[in-house]
Amino acid sequence: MPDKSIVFVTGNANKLREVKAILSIGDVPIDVVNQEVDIPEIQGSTQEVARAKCAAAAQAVGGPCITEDTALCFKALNGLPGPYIKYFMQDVGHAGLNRMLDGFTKPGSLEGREAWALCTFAYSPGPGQEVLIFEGKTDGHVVPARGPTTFGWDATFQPDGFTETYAEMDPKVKNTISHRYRALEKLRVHLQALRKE
Ligand SMILES: O=P(O)(O)OP(=O)(O)OP(=O)(O)OC[C@H]1O[C@@H](n2cnc3c(O)ncnc32)[C@H](O)[C@@H]1O
Ligand SMILES: [Mg+2]
Repeated sequence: MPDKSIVFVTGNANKLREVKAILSIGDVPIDVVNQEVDIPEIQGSTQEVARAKCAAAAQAVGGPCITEDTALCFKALNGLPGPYIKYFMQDVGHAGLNRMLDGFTKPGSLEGREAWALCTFAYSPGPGQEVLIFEGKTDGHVVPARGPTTFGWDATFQPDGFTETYAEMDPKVKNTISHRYRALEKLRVHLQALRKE
């Protein structure tokens, strides 16, 4: 790779902010250049959705790029809504997500509300080339919303080991334990190895 920047194809400004912050830290910082391209998202497993999106993004930008897909998976629902969380958030919101789990739990209890946030980064070296996948997962619980409601379902996800939701915690803390951070650490290793080639 000729320089230290990578094209990130996303229309989500919150994702972009976090990815830039996470990749700017470390021994070899990586610059992120955004291209906002509307890429259709297929149905399927998180990996299938991620691969198809990145392959289409590489065609659209005509070169190497990364894309990212975030799923929120409920244990009681065997992993759903998963990659479809965006549409559930849009249509039922924080309160609706909580209500979906009320039948699995006792009032005030976290048991039955287990969930995991799954981040899937996909890297394409260019149009028509094999897409590589890098996953990161953070376990937690779905709780009644607390904190700012600026980013997706942040206010309704409390990661294990914390009493705060993602939305309540300092963004710097979220960026050291998040699903996105964990996936990016794997992607970072790959991008750095490419640069040594
Ligand atoms: O252009 P792309 O990258 O696809 O951006 P998007 O907003 O469509 O994102 P996804 O398809 O991956 O859908 C993921 C949904 O989860 C939300 N989301 C993603 N990361 C999150 C995080 O760290 N905390 C809370 N919500 C998040 C996001 O706002 C979407 O509603
Ligand atoms: Mg999307």
